[in-house]
This record gives sequence, C-alpha cells and structure tokens, in this order.
Amino acid sequence: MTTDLSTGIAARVIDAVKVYGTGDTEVRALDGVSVDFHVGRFTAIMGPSGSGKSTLMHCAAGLDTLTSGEAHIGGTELSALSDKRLTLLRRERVGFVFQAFNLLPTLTVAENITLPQDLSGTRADPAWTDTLIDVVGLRDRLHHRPSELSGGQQQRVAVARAFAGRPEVVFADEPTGNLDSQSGEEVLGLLGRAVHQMDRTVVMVTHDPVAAAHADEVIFLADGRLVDRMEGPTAERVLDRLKAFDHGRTRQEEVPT
Ligand SMILES: Nc1ncnc2c1ncn2[C@@H]1O[C@H](COP(=O)(O)OP(=O)(O)OP(=O)(O)O)[C@@H](O)[C@H]1O
Repeated sequence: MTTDLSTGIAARVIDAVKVYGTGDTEVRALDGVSVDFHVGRFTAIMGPSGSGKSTLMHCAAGLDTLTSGEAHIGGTELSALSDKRLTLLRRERVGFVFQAFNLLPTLTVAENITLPQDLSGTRADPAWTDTLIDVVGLRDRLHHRPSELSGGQQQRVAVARAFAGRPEVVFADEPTGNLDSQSGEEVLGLLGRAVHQMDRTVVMVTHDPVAAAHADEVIFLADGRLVDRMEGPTAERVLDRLKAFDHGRTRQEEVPT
C-alpha cells in the first residue's frame, strides 16, 4: 500500500509553481499553491477561466511537471520519478475521467473497463470489477461497443475504468461537460457514491456550480493562487462565490490606470 495512511492524504501539492513560456510570453499558471486532497473526500476545483484549474490537476496527477514546488501521490514525490516510473504510477495509482470519455471504440464495455490493468499486465480484481459494473449500472451493456451507448453510458464506463485498479485518487476534468443535465447528475452521483460508500478519493475540475455541489469541499483558484475553500457546498453558495470573482474583476477594470 503506497498511500500515506499516516496522514490520510491521497495527493498533495506544496508551493506549486507552474510557469509557461518565457519573457514577454511568460504565464504564471500556478503561483504558490499548496493543497492536500484527503483520502475518502470528493474535492472540486473551481475558479474563473484561466485561473489554473487544469494546470493544478495536470501537475497533481503527474500529467505535467511543476516549475518548482512538489506534487505527491500518496507518499511518492513525482519530480523524483523517471518518465517510465511516472507512466507506471499514472497507470497503477491514479484514475482519470475526462470530458471526452476517451473510450477505445473497438473494445467492448467490459474490455474498456479493465484496459488499464490489461495494459500493465496486472489482473483486474474480478469481485471489485463486478461491484463496479453494478454500481455504474452497465451489466446489460458489457458486450456493447462505445458507439452503441449514449453519452451518459459512455461516461459511466469511463468512471468504472477510472476506479477499476482501485487507484489512490481519481482526477476528473469536467466529467459532465459533454452530458445533458440528467446524465451529468448520474455521473456525479456515481463519483459521490464511490467516495462515500467505497472510500475512494476524487478531485474534480468543473465550471458548473451544480456539479461542484456534489463535492465535500470546493477549493477556489484565482490567478494561479488558492484564494478560498468551501465545506459542504451548495450550488447557490458556489454561484455566489463565483459571482464575487466577476464583481472583483469588473471593479478592477473600472479603476483608471
Ligand atoms: N501549454 C500552455 N502554454 C502556455 N500557457 C498555458 C498553457 N496551458 C495553460 N496556459 C495558461 O495558463 C493559465 C492557466 O490555464 P488553465 O488551463 O490551467 O486554466 P483553467 O482555470 O483550467 O482555465 P479554463 O477554465 O478556461 O479551462 C492560462 O493563462 C492559460 O492561458
């Protein structure tokens, strides 16, 4: 077991800085962010467009590297890993759900769900896979191809795949962005149940206050900094907090230079 159980932290970044470009084109996408993602918690990352949400997720998940600072999955610091070890870590210890489902069209639902384990040569735990198939409600679709499924069903396959290897943390990037509101609710409900009934850990980037309200906690970024957090969010409170960013921005624009 590689998750740092002594701290109960599934993933964390410390003083995370990410700079894109140099000179005139330099962008400080993350400007000293520190945050812990606790085991058994569902955390949403929100903030205005360009505030650094995706960059934070990508760096925390080992999909991108920090300019300075640290990113940890469980007890492992990512910058110390070779590319090969990082690839293995992402495959074996992290799950991903993207807006665009990213299923392999030639594989069946069952094959898509166990793909990460098949790629890494580890055998999926049949009892766990079986439970997941019931949780996502796809038992009668196991031998279908993705093209024979609705968008909501495809995303439910992606959710099952993300949890199939019992990863220490699942990162979800706008998982409901391509779904109608009912399918989106189903997918968010699944993520919430995985966290609360199956003791999983989820970190989700979203623009949608209704989606964020499914999380236990929302962290808010602005200009690459962590500026606020909200426990037990509701869609109304999240929306109000986001409006305050817009208001602040308008006020700044009104100030003559
Ligand atoms: N590969 C890149 N090269 C240069 N700049 C980048 C790159 N990726 C992101 N940025 C910049 O870094 C900043 C943060 O981007 P990021 O995508 O993390 O924000 P975001 O909050 O996820 O935005 P959105 O809500 O619009 O998806 C933005 O100014 C963006 O233009």
